[in-house]
Amino acid sequence: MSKRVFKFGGASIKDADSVRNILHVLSVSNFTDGIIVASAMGKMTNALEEVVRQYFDHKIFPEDAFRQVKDFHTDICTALFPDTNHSVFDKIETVFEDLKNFMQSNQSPNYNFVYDQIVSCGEMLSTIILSEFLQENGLENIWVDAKNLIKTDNNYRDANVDWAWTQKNIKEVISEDKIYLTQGFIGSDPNHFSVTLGREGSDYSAAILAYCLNAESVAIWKDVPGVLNADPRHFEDTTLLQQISYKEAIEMAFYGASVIHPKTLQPLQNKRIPLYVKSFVNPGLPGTSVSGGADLIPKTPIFIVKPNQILLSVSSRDFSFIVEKNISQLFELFEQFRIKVNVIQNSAISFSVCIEDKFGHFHQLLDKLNTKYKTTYNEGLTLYTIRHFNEESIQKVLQNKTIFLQQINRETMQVVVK
Ligand SMILES: Nc1ncnc2c1ncn2[C@@H]1O[C@H](COP(=O)(O)OP(=O)(O)O)[C@@H](O)[C@H]1O
Ligand SMILES: N[C@@H](CC(=O)OP(=O)(O)O)C(=O)O
Repeated sequence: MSKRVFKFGGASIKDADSVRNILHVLSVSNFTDGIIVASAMGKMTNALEEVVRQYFDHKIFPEDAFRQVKDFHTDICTALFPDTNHSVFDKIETVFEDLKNFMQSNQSPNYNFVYDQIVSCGEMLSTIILSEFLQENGLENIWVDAKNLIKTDNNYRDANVDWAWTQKNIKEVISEDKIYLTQGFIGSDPNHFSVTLGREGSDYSAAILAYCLNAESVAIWKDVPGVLNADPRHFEDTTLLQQISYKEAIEMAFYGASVIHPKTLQPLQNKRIPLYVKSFVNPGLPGTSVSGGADLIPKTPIFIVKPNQILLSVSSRDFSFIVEKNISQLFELFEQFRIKVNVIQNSAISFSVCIEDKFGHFHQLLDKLNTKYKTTYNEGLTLYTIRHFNEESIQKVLQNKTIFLQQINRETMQVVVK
């Protein structure tokens, strides 16, 4: 049994028309069996994050933020299902009731745990709606709760997959030549509480399913024609990359090309499963093919932009050198405070890192560092990475910018700027 995995992100199901368009994508692709993985609709993960924030800030049920999420989904259902007695309405109501009950009875002060219980509802709602809509339009499918497939530890908001357990579940549940539809981004811990795999982690879910099923291919459907040589939100005149290697895609995703979630590629590379990045607007076009050993076609500089960076420099208070022992202590602290390190540069007396503070722990880290070291830092910086750089591409990026740190190796140039 060789299956295809299709992943639809938030932009592809942001309103009733885009949900209707999924039928078109599936039909153009002759999708009659395989696995569909879907993210929350539109910006609903952000809206649910707001529910969590208000719930924690005010310690009461956040009526307005909750209503916004509820109205958004109800409006889409009303547009998609003219019959107001359709079972989809009861199904989504149950999710909202459970969510409300959870917030009213929850005693846990663990922000990350509570976040996962609330934010995971976005994917539950989107998949219920999509599954019912496809069913209603003649595309029979089996809705599967990803909590029964993807098992993880309890590192909430960035859970680590238990591959053996997950593989066993997936093989048991997805066993026939049918269409299965499940949630991206979510799974469950050993006690069956919801977990999330990190923001934008639905691509990764698709890769996990593909890996466990030895799938034929994965297609992730985007609002762009495929992987471009730069994010069109930041650059004009982008070029479609028709073909790239897993290695190139891993480097791009790691440096911050948000079109593919960084964890997606290694499971696929491991089993040589091709990844297609395609446009849900023009599903008949080939998009980008990511596979083993493939050359970069066309060969062109690739630009990657990562905003919200902090450049932190650490030096000793007693003029001693920053040596291996200090560096290892520093990395232990980065790990402890869940700080992501993107670029490293050291000199005899100072050690600089370009970091990202996704979980808001930077100032706690700083307090700890200041007990032993001298620190300086700049916030609000941007990290530009150019793969396969040339003089022209460097000039393009550096124009009118102040450079804080720069690093060049054979294939990649990185520069931290303001
Ligand atoms: N190199 C790139 N090529 C194409 N798109 C990119 C690239 N880098 C960043 N992006 C951005 O990724 C977006 C698509 O990814 P994303 O919004 O995460 O999709 P989804 O939420 O549907 O999974 C595009 O709209 C584009 O702005
Ligand atoms: N809904 C989650 C997971 C995800 O992957 O979404 P998207 O596919 O829309 O990036 C998020 O927004 O983080």
